[in-house]
Amino acid sequence: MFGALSRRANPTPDSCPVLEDVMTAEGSPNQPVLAYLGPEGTYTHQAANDYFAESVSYISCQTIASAFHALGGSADIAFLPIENSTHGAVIETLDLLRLASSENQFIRGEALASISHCLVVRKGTKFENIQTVLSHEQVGESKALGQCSAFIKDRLPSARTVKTVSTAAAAQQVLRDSTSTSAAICSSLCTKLYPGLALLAENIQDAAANVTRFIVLSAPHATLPSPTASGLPSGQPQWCAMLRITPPPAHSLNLGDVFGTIQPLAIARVDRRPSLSPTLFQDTYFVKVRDSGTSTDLEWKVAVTAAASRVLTKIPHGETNCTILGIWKA
Ligand SMILES: O=C(O)C(=O)C[C@]1(C(=O)O)C=C[C@@H](O)C=C1
Repeated sequence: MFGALSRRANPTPDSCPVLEDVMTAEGSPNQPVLAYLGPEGTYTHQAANDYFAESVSYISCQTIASAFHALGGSADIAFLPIENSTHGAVIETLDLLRLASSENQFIRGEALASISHCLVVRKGTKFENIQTVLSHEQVGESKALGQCSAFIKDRLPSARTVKTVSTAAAAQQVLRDSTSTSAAICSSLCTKLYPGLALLAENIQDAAANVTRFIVLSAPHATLPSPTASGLPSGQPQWCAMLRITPPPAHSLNLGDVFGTIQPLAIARVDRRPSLSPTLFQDTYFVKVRDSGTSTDLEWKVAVTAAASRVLTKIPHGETNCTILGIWKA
């Protein structure tokens, strides 16, 4: 993994719609191009590398949104974090999924990766010098229940916390801090990728078991390389699907009726975000369903399509929207 992660090859593709956001590209020509939240050394980068290894080329994007929007332009695949076992949903990804067109941005797979956070400083910086802690908001934002909030509270109670777009972006910022008073919360890999950084503490996350789930998006019929390692529990893979449902506002219907129409498909998870409609308090639900039996590929597609059309026919018309946002095996 480290070999692939530290290598840089082909340049940024000219066709990239978010050219200014794309920082590096690595891999060989003619491979599918995968966009991820960069810079190099983010957990997303490592998880994507574990999943596809050297079978894709990698482009680093400055934000989760630019990785998502690269799909259908400079990238064939986007690899995005969607939920963390201690901090919950990755809101930015859910908000982008509200816009996903099932033509270009379809969920094709998922992966789990263990997250082990470290406190990283410029070489020579001591614990007592740290005045600012930088990281991704999932990790260290003191207002939110960040993944390391207990560590920050106990060990660096007077440090200011600053949100960065990613953990590796925090590492880069610390490297540039000539005052040597800042620290980043990121992976240990960043100290290998960015010489000049040193580890001050390891495994500083609140919960010993800290796992993030990632989704793999592409056009629905694009041929994707088989995953090398997904981090998912071994055993019989199950069919999954994601339905994006925007019913009328919850005060005018029983949500149980909406979810009831999906049965007999098993509901594995529901996330909710405000819909983008002008109707007040109309929400969009992301409903992950899974097969409780052993359907074939075709049987599962038929079952998911039937569930989506039941939502549309049984829930009051006009204001209801239901889209299949992905079908995959996990
Ligand atoms: O900042 C990174 O390193 C990321 O890959 C992003 C991200 C996230 O958005 O959840 C991914 C995994 C960890 O949970 C922390 C941060």
